[in-house]
Amino acid sequence: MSEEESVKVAVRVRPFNKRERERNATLIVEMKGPTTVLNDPSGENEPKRFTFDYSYWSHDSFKEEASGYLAPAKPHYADQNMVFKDVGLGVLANAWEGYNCSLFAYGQTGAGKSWSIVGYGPNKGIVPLFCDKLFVQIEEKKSGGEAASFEVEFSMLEIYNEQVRDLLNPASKRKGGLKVRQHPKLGFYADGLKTVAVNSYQDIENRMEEGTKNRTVAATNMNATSSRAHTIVGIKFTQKYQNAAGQETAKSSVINLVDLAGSERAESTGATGDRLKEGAAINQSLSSLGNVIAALVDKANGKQVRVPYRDSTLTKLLKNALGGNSKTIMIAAISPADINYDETLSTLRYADRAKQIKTKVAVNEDPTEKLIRELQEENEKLKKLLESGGIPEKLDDDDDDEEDVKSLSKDERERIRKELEEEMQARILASEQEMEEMKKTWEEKMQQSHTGPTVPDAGAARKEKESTPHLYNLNIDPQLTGMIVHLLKPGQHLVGSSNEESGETPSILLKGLNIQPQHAAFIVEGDKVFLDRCQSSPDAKIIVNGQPLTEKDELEHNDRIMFGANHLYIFAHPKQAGSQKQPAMTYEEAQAEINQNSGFVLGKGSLDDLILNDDLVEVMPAIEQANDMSEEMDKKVKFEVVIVPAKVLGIVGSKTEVMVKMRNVDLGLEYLWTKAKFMNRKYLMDEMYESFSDGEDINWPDERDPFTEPPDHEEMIGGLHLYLQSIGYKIEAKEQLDLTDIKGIEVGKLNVELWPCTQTGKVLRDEDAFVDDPETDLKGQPLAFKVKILNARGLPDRFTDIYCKFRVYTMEPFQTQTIKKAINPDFKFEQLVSFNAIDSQELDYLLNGSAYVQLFGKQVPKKREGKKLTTKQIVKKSGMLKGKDIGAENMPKATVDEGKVGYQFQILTLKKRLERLEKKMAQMNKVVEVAEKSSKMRVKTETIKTVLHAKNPDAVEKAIKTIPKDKGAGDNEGVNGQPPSQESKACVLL
Ligand SMILES: Nc1ncnc2c1ncn2[C@@H]1O[C@H](COP(=O)(O)OP(=O)(O)OP(=O)(O)O)[C@@H](O)[C@H]1O
Repeated sequence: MSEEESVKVAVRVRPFNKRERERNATLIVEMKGPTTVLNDPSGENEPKRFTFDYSYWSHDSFKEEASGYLAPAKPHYADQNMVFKDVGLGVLANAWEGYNCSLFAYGQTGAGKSWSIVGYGPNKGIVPLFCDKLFVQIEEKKSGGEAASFEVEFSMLEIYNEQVRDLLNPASKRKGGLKVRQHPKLGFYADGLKTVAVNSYQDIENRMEEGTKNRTVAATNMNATSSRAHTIVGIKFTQKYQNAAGQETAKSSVINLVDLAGSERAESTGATGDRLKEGAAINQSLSSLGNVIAALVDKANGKQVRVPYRDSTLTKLLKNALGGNSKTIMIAAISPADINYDETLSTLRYADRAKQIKTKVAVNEDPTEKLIRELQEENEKLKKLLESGGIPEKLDDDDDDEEDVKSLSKDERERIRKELEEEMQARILASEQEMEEMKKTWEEKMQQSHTGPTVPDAGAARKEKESTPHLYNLNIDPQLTGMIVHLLKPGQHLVGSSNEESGETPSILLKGLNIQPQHAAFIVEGDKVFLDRCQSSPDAKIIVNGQPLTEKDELEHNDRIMFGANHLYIFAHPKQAGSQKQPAMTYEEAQAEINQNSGFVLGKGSLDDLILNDDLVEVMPAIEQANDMSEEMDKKVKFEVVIVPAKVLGIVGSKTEVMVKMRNVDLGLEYLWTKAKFMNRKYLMDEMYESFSDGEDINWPDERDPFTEPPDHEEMIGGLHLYLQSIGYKIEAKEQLDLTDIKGIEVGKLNVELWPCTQTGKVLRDEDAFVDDPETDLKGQPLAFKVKILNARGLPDRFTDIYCKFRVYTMEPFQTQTIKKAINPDFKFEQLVSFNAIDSQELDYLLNGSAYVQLFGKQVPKKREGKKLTTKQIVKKSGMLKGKDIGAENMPKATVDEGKVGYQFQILTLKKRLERLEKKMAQMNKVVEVAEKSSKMRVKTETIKTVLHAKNPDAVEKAIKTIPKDKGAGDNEGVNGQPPSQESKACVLL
């Protein structure tokens, strides 16, 4: 018997984080009862309203207790207990009834998913509280004399890069991770996933800690970005008892607690527009989840649609949770800040969609015998199919996943047949294992789970730390900080990757980029702890408090230590802790310290500086790692940071940006990547490096290789600002201007001209066009001018297919023709630009603004000469030093001298204006001269106007000639003291 049930959705808003506070973020979320309101900080859109099953206000109105627990100061604050009472207890009740349950947290990185699901320190999240309560209730049942037996099994896995990693059994790591298979009775499962029997909360806590530690080690060794991983904690709760008929019956519930990867949208991760389609690769699981939800919503609304569970690892494993037999709850974690408006809106929309999904829930309660019989029958069927060697018409029992086997080619059918054969063998094995498990007694299961290496007792380890000097790790994900601890007891502790040759295994075993077999050594003498280099690795990278370690150094409490490219630790000395007032640094602070010592010293005052600092903290270590990977895998690529002022990019409204220059050191090609594009590429580089470390072939085709850019990729050669002030006075301008690249280095010259003209494009020569006072003479008038881009001179010779692009005001960009390979391309380009009736904003733009002109081209690879060198050798030869070569020289000091170009134009315009005014003065002098000669005291204003605004010299002459004949000037009237006549009012006394 199954019943339909809607997915329940909760939304939770967290306090401002440090980053948001520093940026003076404003609160844009309101909660009123079940309604959540999101206000658009730009005011452009109406506030968005959403209604969910639960709304949790955890933004403010709390007080921190001595234990660190955040408790309500006002009743509307939702603390961890409140969330657990609503959500966790509901899941628990369902588990007792024998329903499968799923709880997943969705939201952008740092929105508070882990806070709700796992929790931090004393603020325990749903998973620990759930597990704790489960065992409390089991004990209560047992002591109440319940005849049933209770079994709890625990598993923990991570999906990273579509691969499944067993967090309880990292040693099982195989190529490509655990395989996800589908079983007709058991559904999708990760083949070989370790499931352990647990019989106390402490047991689960230890396992969770072990799993998180394994996750941290793997993430650090592989430079993995943990926010891109999905973690699934699985708990299987089984109650066994005898039913009325005396049969042994199992009532079971599978509970999935899912902490999803950060939900950043493709646009904001820079995944759009890159040929590598990182968006698809990186968040394949998350975007598939979106598609599955959309399809399930359609289905709930009566549409016939296929639900694409098979498109990703995550959706396969969550199939039951989403569309099958499971009571499902989603927690949407959101930031309260205006700066995250887009992401928050997207999260709330996602949640809004999810609440429409309906699952079919049923109690899992059957006699064990029946379950075993069904599995046996299934196996018989599978064995028969295997013997027949054919492919079934349907690949599995699920209508949603039906594939059209008939339409496949012979080869494809053969491939599928082989895969199916393997799949069926695995299914048979899974059924057999499941049957075995069912037959096992609980005692046997417990014994099995507790053989092998003992799981460290998290509590005992914490105690030992309190009295022993130790190192603990820093990670960009606060959840993973402090997970790795190395105790430093008296004696010597070698740090390094394992060294098979010498047979010496370092006691602090590190893996990954740039870690030497013997990297460093800690020497503990009494209360003193020293760090030293190893003689065998003089080049090993060791940084202490931001500075390279040069000699044996005595460490102090809270010192920061970096080994290789990504192992960052804090040294803690409990005996010194009391005398230290400063708290230990965070990951961000320790990384900023390293950046500063690499030459990146940014101010701390402005908002822009803060954003730049944050970006650098994210990018710099990644660049260092990317360069190390490039050297190790010999990818012939070198990366460096560039700080690019927005003006140089020609993007209106944007700020200074951290970008990354990718240089192919072999072919002499350079590409500029946005930070987001680099970070996405970095994720793929890590994937490649992992394959490389596993000894796999990394000869990937270019379209998959994150270290390449296709040869036809366009790059900006240089740019300049073309000031339009002269046009505001209708004066022409002809100039040769400096073209500069993003670092402000001159890369050539551009010859440009600006010509005032009529709306039809007729050029207006100086004399007849000049405008003295643009405010009065141009406003409301039509205005047109021509931009001529004649040619560029002295460009770098690696470019071909060169063209110029520019944008005037808000118009669509204009583009010249493309010139094939040339260092001096002639564009001979002319563009008429016109305004119908100039308004104040347009006039302001003309008088003070500029058109940004950019030159683009494609790069031609350099011909390789002589011996082939490795990346390392080329980098060394070209003098790019390690560590400090990631772009400190690219601080915005050498950027384009905006002022220079601007003044050049202003001076030019001023000169011309002066010329025109002098000309007018000369004409007026002539008027005076003629009037004097003809003894005229007064000249008609009309004549003067004609002279001042004459369109050509002929008109001036003509007007002057009228002066002597000027009959109505009334020369003497004013002199006689008589009131001037009507006509004489329009005269000027000379
Ligand atoms: N309700 C809350 N109260 C107080 N602090 C919170 C709350 N939610 C989150 N935080 C803090 O915000 C930070 C980010 O939270 P958390 O690690 O839970 O985010 P996340 O969404 O899981 O991020 P990621 O995707 O990186 O795993 C943490 O330092 C955490 O302590």
